Amino acid sequence: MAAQLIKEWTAIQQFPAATQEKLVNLLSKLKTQNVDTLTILVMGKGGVGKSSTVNSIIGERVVTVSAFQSETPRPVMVSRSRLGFTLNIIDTPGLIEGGYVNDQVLDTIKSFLGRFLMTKTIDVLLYVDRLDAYRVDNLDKQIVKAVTESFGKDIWHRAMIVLTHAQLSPPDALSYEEFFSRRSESLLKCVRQGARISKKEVQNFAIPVALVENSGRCNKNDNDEKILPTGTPWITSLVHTITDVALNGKRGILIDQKLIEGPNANDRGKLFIPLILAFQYLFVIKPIQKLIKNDVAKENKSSWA
Ligand SMILES: Nc1nc2c(ncn2[C@@H]2O[C@H](COP(=O)(O)OP(=O)(O)OP(=O)(O)O)[C@@H](O)[C@H]2O)c(=O)[nH]1
Repeated sequence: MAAQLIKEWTAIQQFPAATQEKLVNLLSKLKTQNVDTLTILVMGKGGVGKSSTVNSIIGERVVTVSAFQSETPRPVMVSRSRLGFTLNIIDTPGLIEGGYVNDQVLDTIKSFLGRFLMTKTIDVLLYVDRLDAYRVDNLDKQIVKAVTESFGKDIWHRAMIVLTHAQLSPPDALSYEEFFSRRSESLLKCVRQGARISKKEVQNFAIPVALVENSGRCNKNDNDEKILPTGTPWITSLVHTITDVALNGKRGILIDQKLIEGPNANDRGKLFIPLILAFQYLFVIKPIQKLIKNDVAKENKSSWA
């Protein structure tokens, strides 16, 4: 494979000085911990703001965003380097199609990752959804389940939830903090259920939640930094949380043959097919054959005796 061209992260200079300074500090912090490359995988449903978030982190429009159609037909990796540090972000297509988890997308993501066999780890998973949604349903659980089946439960050791559309006014006289806490708690519960993280394991899988507002109309503070309704500058806060996850002491997910060729969510049941067939033969077909034989034997006697 040809050596990959990694561009200098010049767009960092587009950020306000205060943001730039904090970002450079975070990169230095990673470097002091001997982390000089970070590979971030971005996944979630379609249209939740994955690509917009990638653009916001890099500081330029590196991936296409559309309000009307699914715009990420296949995974794309954007790489930037700064001060000897390399940031790779992999944007992926939405995981839902026609109301179901699209297993083909998961397979496409895996075969894309196959290009980096034994050369990269998934250091952080950004699981993206919207803050301004009010329900978590079974489909959300199915997505988490499918991601877990495809990438292994350990992926959640290096995961964080990112909630976009963070500039909202909560309904029903709820405070912003309360709304955020309810939404994140219901999503975290869904992740725990979908990934089968038991109560005992919860401490071991501390999954942080970060807020993002990609809109150009996002409020700013006096330093010109984009802020959340709470006043927190969210880009540096997001990168701070990403750094925390990268340094949380858990192992990154090595992109190896096992990960690439590992089971797809829908392949799981295939293991049981021979067992089901054997069960059917022994406990359904065989007894029926026996009953028919007995019946025929009895019938012969009574009719022709
Ligand atoms: N107001 C607001 N709009 C956003 C935000 N993030 C994304 N959008 C809008 O939501 C729409 C979808 O955003 P994308 O970034 O393309 O979403 P995606 O998850 O990458 O979508 P797919 O490529 O279909 O998977 C676009 O119109 C964005 O401008 C946000 O934080 N706030």
